[in-house]
Amino acid sequence: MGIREDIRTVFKKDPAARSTLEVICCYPGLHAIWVHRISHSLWERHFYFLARLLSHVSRMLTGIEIHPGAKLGRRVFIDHGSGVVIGETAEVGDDVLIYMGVVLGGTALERVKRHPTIESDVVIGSGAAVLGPITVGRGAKIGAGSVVIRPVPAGATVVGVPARVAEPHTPDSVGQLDHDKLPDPGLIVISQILDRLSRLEDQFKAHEEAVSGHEEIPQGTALKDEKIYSLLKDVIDPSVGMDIVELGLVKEIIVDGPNVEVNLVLTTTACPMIEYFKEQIRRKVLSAEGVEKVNVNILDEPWSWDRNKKKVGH
Ligand SMILES: CC(C)(COP(=O)(O)OP(=O)(O)OC[C@H]1O[C@@H](n2cnc3c(N)ncnc32)[C@H](O)[C@@H]1OP(=O)(O)O)[C@@H](O)C(=O)NCCC(=O)NCCS
Ligand SMILES: CC(=O)OC[C@H](N)C(=O)O
Repeated sequence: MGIREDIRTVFKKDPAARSTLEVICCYPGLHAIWVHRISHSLWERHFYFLARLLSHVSRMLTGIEIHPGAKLGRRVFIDHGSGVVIGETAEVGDDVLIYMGVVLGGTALERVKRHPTIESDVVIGSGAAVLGPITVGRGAKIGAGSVVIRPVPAGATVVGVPARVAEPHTPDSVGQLDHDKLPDPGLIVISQILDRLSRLEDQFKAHEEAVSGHEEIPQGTALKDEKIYSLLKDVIDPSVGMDIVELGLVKEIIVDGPNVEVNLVLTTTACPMIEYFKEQIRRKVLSAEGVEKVNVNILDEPWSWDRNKKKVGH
C-alpha cells in the first residue's frame, strides 16, 4: 500500500491532476485515505477513542468522514470528496472510485453489519447513497444522485431513486464520467408502453374502418403532408410527454410520390430515444394511404422551440 501507488491512482482517475506536488498537496480524498489507514490500524488495536478522534480531525480538514472501522482496499480514490460519509461496517474493495457527496450508510439501529460492501472496480457517482448491508458487485456503476437500497449485480449500471438496473452489463464505451450515456429505465418502460399503445390504436382504427366499410379518399400531395403531420402528432416524446410535432422536432416532410422523407432534429445529440422515434415515425407514416417508403433523417441542427414553424417540401 504505497503512497506512490496512491498518487499514480490519482493521475489515472483524474484528468485534472497536473503534477505530483499538486496531487500531494491539493487532494483531500488522498489525505482522508492516508489518515484513515492510521485510524483504522488504531481501531483494530482497540484504541477506539484515538481512532475516532483522528478520523474526526481528518473530517474537519477534508470534509470526508470515514469511520475508522470501515475497511478500504487498495487504490480507492475519493475525488473532491466533500460530503463523503463511509460508515463503520462498510467494506470497499480495490480500485473503487468515489465522487463527492457519496454516502455508504447504514439502515439499522443495532450494532451489526449495517453498511454496504462495495466490490472492486466500482464507480459511485456524486451524491449517490448506498444504504444497508447490501453488496455492489464488481465493476458496477452507480449513477450520480442515485439511492441504492438493493444489491447491485456485478458489471451493472444502476440509476435513480430508488436505484434500478439501467444496464445489466455496462459497455466499456461508457466511461466513468459519462453520466449522459446512462440509460433511463423509467423512460425505456414508458416508451415501450407508448409503442404498444400506438400499435393497438392502429389495429383498432384498421378494424373500425374494415367494419364501417370506410375507404380513404385519395388525397393530393398537400393533403397528404397534412395527414402525415397529423399522424406524427401521435408520436410522443416520453421524456417530456409532448408529441414531436408540438415539440418542434419535425423540421421537414418531403413527399415524392409514394416516398416520404421526414427530417428530424433532436433536443440533444445524446438523445436516448432516437431508435424509438425512428420506429414510431416509420410506422405512423407507412399507415398513410399511398405511402410505400419512409426515410427518417436526423439533422445536425440545434433544436429550438419553434412550435409553429413546420416546413413542407414536395
Ligand atoms: C426510507 C427508509 C427509512 C425506509 O426503510 P424501511 O421502512 O425499512 O423501508 P423498506 O426498505 O421496506 O422499503 C419500503 C419501500 O420504500 C422504498 N425505499 C426505501 N428507501 C428508499 C429511499 N431512500 N428512497 C426511495 N425509496 C426508498 C423501497 O424501494 C420500498 O419500495 P417498494 O415497496 O416499492 O419495494 C430507509 O430505506 C432509508 O432511506 N433510511 C435512511 C438511512 C440513511 O440515510 N443512512 C445514512 C446514514 S449516514
Ligand atoms: C454512516 C451511517 O450509516 O451513519 C448512521 C449510523 N451512525 C451508523 O453507524 O449506522
